[in-house]
Amino acid sequence: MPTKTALDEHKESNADDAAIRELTARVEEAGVEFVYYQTVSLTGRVVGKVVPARHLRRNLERGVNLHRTAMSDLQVDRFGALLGGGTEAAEFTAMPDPETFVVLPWDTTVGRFFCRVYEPGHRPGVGGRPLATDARSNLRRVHAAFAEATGLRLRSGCEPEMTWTGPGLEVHVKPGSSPSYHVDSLEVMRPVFQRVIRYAQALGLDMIEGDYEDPGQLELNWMFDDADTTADRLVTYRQICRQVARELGVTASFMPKPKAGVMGNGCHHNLSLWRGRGDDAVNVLADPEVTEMHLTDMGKHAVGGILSHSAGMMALLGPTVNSYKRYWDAGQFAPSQINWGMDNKTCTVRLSANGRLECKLPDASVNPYLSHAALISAIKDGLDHAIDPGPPQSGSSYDSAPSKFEPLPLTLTDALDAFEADAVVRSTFPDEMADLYLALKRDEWARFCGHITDWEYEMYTEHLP
Ligand SMILES: NC(=O)CC[C@H](N)C(=O)O
Repeated sequence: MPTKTALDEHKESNADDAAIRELTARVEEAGVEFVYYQTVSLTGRVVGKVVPARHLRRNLERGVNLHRTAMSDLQVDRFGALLGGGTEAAEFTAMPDPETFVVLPWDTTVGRFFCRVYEPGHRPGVGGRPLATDARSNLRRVHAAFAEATGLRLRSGCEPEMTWTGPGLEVHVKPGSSPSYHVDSLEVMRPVFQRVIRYAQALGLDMIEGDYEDPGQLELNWMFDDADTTADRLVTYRQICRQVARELGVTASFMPKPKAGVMGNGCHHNLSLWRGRGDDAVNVLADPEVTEMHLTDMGKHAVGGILSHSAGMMALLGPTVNSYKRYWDAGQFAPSQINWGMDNKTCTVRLSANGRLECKLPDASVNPYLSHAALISAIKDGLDHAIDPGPPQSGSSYDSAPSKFEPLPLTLTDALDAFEADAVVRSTFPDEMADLYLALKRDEWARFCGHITDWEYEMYTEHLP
């Protein structure tokens, strides 16, 4: 896991001359005139700048200045105090990752890079200080340290669900019935999925399948990959959906639980651990000789790690006040207990295929750089200490006895307390990042608590309950 020293000594060169020449040629060939330099703030906002493409060489070598407020999720809390710092003038440096360059399929005059963010005046190289609150760079460091310690890399496939609303997207649901998996429901969504899949493919996501779940709810999946890459792709996917929504004049929502009584928008992470690279890599969670559902001992320890730290990770996997509503509405296939099971959709970890752990806690509002970093630290703890996950849950978790693990935190504030108390999960992040995250999220909780909801008004305006 990264230490202060690892941060100080972070050494990485940016684009070399060959990469610059190759990118310049691509930009010219595609007719790109403008380039977005983007990254993701701690709360998951995509932030960045646009620069005319003729400055590409300078931007690749020297980066782009990014105002402090962009990265610090600057907000004023309910007492008027500034959260997230950021009043000083000096700007951060956003260094583009050359391999992340793409041309936007909806307007090929625009290209895009993901960036790593550095402290003002710093750049990759000896002594170049990465910004401590840059979650994207942190995941890369955490993953690299894990790979160095174990010889393994985490691969992940994210399954974001989302709710589309707007003119033309209504489906007629008979009372007591469900529109799930109906091809008629998919037909209503055709203008949406056609554009999303086409754009996603053009942006390098290998789209594999999709379905219609609850009213307005669509899930479109793409092929799993190295966790760093999958995290970038989830961010890209959400950008694509927002673009499609703008084009069609509808709303694309990744809100975890837009409505009670229907399923929430989960973003299950399907995890596997690989030794080696490329086609020769082997998933150490699966035994190639066994065909029925099983897990290797390493796999069981990885599950043990995830379950022992589920409560501590929860504030990162379910990052909003609304995230927890997914868990209160039992029976909607969101887990209700910290347990695991063979192909059991009611568990926190479902063995979804041999050697593939589906962590069902994350929802569609997740910051994937935080969730994957936390999961790596939990898995490492499980492997280091051979944590036993106990027997798999058989049958529904909704009506069974509590599991041996801590209960799931059921509100954001409980989850923040559990995160603060979990030294393993917390130490995955530089202190500055963990502290800022806690401050931002505690303030989000306080603002929610100060708000009078419709439910309260209906309950208490005339009568007592
Ligand atoms: N297909 C499913 O497993 C549904 C998952 C559910 N929508 C969730 O909130 O996690």
